[in-house]
Amino acid sequence: MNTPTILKKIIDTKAVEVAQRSANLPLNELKAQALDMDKDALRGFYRSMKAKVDAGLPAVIAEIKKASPSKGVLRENFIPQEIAESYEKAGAACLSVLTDRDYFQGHEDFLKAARKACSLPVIRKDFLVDPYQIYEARAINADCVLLIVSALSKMQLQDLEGIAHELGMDVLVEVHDGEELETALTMQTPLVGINNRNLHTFDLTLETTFGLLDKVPSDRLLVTESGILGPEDVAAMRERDVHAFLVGEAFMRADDPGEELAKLFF
Ligand SMILES: O=C(O)c1ccccc1NCC(=O)[C@H](O)[C@H](O)COP(=O)(O)O
Repeated sequence: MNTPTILKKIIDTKAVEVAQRSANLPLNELKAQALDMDKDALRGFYRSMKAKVDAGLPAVIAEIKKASPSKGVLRENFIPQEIAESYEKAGAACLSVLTDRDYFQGHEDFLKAARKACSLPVIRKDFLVDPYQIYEARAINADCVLLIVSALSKMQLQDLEGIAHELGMDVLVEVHDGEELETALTMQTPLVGINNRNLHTFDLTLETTFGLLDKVPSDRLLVTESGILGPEDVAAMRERDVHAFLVGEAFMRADDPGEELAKLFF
């Protein structure tokens, strides 16, 4: 029997998590909470990214993650509010906050606290496989959700994207190869992330973005995700006309995450 990959393990955990959470708070009650959120207060995740790119600036989604399955604990001094403030001051376009508890030591409260501490739009970074989690994302005030093509069927992608859009949230769809990209391009969202990390093996190479970027149509905003560690990585992307980035580890390991963002990008 094949050993389950980390992505498979995470997805299996999510099914259990959703069952437990919906036993505590039934879907219809959570849905009412999500629908009750003020749509006018949404911050426009895609809009913020696009504005930076249109202004000729790098559009940085700055991540708040305490730990990861591939690297363990990244940051001991972990105060989401302070990190959010420092990212905003440094010129980030958006925030990404890990809410997964079991593998990333994240929490929904981190998203709420980070969003409250700044004016940036925030993506709920988690492994979303069920409508319950999309309603939950809106109920905790997320402006955007991540949908990972390798974790979902085409039907699920369309269903979850439809719910997110109905609630007013944006969607970042994530791919790792050409076939997944083709699937992503059947969706409505203009925000397409290419993850340089293989979520089954943890292999990481920026060649993943370089190999796929020509297949991304000009009406989509390509975000390169993972493994951006130094100014040479940023320069290599910008030379190839990739101007949107999702960065976690490089910032989380720095004493001052915002200062590191400014150093890397501005
Ligand atoms: O980061 C991991 O180890 C990981 C493992 C399994 C699934 C997802 C994982 N990371 C999620 C991400 O995509 C990254 O947090 C994000 O792209 C930022 O990457 P980095 O700048 O390399 O921290």
